[in-house]
Amino acid sequence: MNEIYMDNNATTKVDEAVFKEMRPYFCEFYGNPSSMHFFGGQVQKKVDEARNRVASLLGASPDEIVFTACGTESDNAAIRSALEVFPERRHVITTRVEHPAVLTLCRNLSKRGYRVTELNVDGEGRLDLDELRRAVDEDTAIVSVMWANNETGVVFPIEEIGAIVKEKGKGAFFHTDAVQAVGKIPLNMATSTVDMLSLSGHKLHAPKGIGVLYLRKGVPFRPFLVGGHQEKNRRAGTENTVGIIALGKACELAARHMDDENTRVKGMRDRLQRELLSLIPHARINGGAAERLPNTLSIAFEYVEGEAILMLLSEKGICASSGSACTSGSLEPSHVLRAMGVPFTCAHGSVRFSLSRFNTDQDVDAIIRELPPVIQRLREMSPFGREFLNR
Ligand SMILES: Cc1ncc(COP(=O)(O)O)c(C=O)c1O
Repeated sequence: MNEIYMDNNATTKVDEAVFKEMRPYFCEFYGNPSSMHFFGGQVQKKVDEARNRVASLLGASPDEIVFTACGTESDNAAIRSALEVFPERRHVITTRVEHPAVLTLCRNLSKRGYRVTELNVDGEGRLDLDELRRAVDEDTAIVSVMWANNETGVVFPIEEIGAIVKEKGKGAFFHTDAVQAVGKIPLNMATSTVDMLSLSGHKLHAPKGIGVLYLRKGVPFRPFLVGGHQEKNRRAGTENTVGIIALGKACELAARHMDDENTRVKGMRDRLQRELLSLIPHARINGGAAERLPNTLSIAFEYVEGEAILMLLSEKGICASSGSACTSGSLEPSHVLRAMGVPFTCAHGSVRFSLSRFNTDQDVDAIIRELPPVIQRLREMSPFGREFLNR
């Protein structure tokens, strides 16, 4: 079965050009970049090139790039560092819709006596900047707000948020989890208010297991992993050279293709959205009125179960994901949709399609063809759905 992969916010295909770039560094050029000999030196050169490529995509300087193992590590490193730099400050600000990489850490911190403010969002997933303005105080060590949401694609006004942190925060750090934003929308650290930023290779066609923490020059930092002197003492551990080289290439490709590819991807996403809304009654877009990533469509179908939709789509070779997480046998709607106040009957029937440059118009056609009968069938099977259809 030929798969139609529309789950790119979960992970992406490694681009063939990326794989080609990393491949020789497994068996041929496998030296350790820290070695004195030529064999390590040639890998070091390639790692330097990758660092330049990542920096260039972000509008950063190569010295500001710290390679990590994943987005989760970068998020943890940023927040933990801020708390060590400011041991007297006990307040952390984040949002209710963060990825667990940030939210779980913040909730653990609140159990350890930190004051954690989780900012609310409105029904479209947008932040209330006045709430942020009221929350930031001299006790705030760090504000961590994602650039774009993984479930809905809603993009937050990062520079406006950063300006508030800088104005009211008395030196508080500003971190953004940009795992879903990098490669999809242009970012420029040269003119940004961001102090620290996380990204993850596997969301932009590099392999899993490589991430970056962007660390603005001059921002004090306490490393999460200590040991050797790698990454200028900011992240110990022998470098994942193949991952770094791959990420460098992925960033170069993203920089080169961002404009044209994202216009094409957005065109496909918008057509999918338009057609599904016109073909399926009682469907709504989660975050539809907010600014969104060009590739993400989170759509709710009333009176159906998201997991059931996904299973039936999967039988037809279509890979998407739901907004629900299964907890202890009960299907809880996702924390993001709950924070947005999406009604229970919609939150349960939410499906996320996330596209990439590898999707085609035929993929979109297939979903437009297959999904409406799936929803119809599930509504007919469900007692709530039947009642609703008979209304
Ligand atoms: C917004 C966001 N932050 C962090 C992560 C975690 O990244 P990683 O899988 O590289 O740890 C993800 C991955 O889904 C994400 O979407």
